Amino acid sequence: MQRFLLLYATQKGQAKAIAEEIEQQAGAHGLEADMHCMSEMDKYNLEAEKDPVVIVISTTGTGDPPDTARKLVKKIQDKTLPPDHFAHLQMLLAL
Ligand SMILES: Cc1cc2nc3c(=O)[nH]c(=O)nc-3n(C[C@H](O)[C@H](O)[C@H](O)COP(=O)(O)O)c2cc1C
Repeated sequence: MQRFLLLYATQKGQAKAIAEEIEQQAGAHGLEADMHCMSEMDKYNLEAEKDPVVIVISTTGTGDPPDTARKLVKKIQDKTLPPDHFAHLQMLLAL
């Protein structure tokens, strides 16, 4: 079964509901969604990820990421990382 990593970050639940719908639909199409809240950073490893990554994230506050996304957003925005640090990832971002 083709696996993909499905990450979501939500403030009020909508992004999680959408991720759960994607998980269900994927299962019905023979795909396995490995779904995690973005804050569960011990459960996934983007540096080592080989399968496609789907991210469902909502905008909150004044264009801010949800609280559960802050750690990963900070990590991605780390200017000390080489520009190609995440270049291996096949990503789809859903807002
Ligand atoms: C382009 C765009 C920008 C948005 N910006 C904000 C924002 O700055 N603050 C906010 O509270 N909601 C904003 N929203 C609305 C939330 O993203 C929307 O209510 C979303 O369903 C909340 O998701 P959640 O339940 O996963 O937190 C925006 C929506 C869109 C489409």
